[in-house]
Amino acid sequence: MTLQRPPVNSLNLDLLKEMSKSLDEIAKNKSKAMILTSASPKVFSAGLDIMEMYKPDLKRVEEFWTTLQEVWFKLFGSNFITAAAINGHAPAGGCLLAMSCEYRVMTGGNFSIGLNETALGIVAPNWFMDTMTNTIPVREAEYALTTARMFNVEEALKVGLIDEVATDKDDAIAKCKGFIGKFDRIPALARSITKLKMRQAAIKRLQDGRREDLNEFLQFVQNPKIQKSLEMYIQSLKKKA
Ligand SMILES: CCCCC/C=C\C/C=C\C=C\CC(=O)SCCNC(=O)CCNC(=O)[C@H](O)C(C)(C)COP(=O)(O)OP(=O)(O)OC[C@H]1O[C@@H](n2cnc3c(N)ncnc32)[C@H](O)[C@@H]1OP(=O)(O)O
Repeated sequence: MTLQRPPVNSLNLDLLKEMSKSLDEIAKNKSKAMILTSASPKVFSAGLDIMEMYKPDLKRVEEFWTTLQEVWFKLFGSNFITAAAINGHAPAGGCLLAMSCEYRVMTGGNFSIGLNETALGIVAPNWFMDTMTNTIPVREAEYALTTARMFNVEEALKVGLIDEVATDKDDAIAKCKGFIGKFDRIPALARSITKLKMRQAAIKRLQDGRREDLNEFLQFVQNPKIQKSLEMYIQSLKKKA
């Protein structure tokens, strides 16, 4: 699955809906595995589209968050094997997508990956945190989340946020295929049940608290102080360009 929403693959409602549909198709056509990557030469995904949260239409922003939850359920909780070929920056929601896969290969270069929410004055939702603690040790996750740490490629490898470094996108995809090939001699049902048991606690936490999570998000986007911060953040991103 190749993310292709220039310039930075920010996750807006339309892209999330497309992803959700594609994940359904992959599950339905009984694919063995999926590799998630990006068509951009330098950004895997810039995370959530800030414009979806800025001065939002309430109905749309509710659908936006619900669709994000759905994409996470379908990706994190998939039966099929998932790997991410991270060929560029992966901040926040971009990191969430990569961590929701089972294996991550990142191309070397001046790219960064991490959950930077606290730097934006945002508390990452529990399921973002659960996805991180499913990937790297709890102590490292707490440190990274509280300090909004963006890891460079070497740091990400050292902490286990990524599994391998690749020279370029083709190499990243080849290495993801290498990971997928490891399952050729492992019974598929045993593999998928084991994966889902490992992920069950995080999945159940969001299933049980899904409405509450949505309400927290809706309160968050309707808070005038948050709106002001988003406005300043958007300006800072635009000034940079
Ligand atoms: C107690 C309960 C609390 C409950 C809380 C509930 C919920 C939490 C809520 C939200 C969770 C959010 C998670 C997120 O994912 S927020 C998004 C965070 N993402 C970022 O901060 C990344 C920002 N972008 C960048 O750092 C760079 O763009 C990047 C490194 C990805 C690429 O750099 P590059 O130099 O190539 O490109 P730019 O020139 O910076 O950008 C080009 C263009 O794109 C616009 N843009 C960038 N990122 C975003 C984005 N995330 N959304 C929308 N638009 C984006 C940028 O403004 C430029 O636009 P323009 O100038 O060309 O118009």
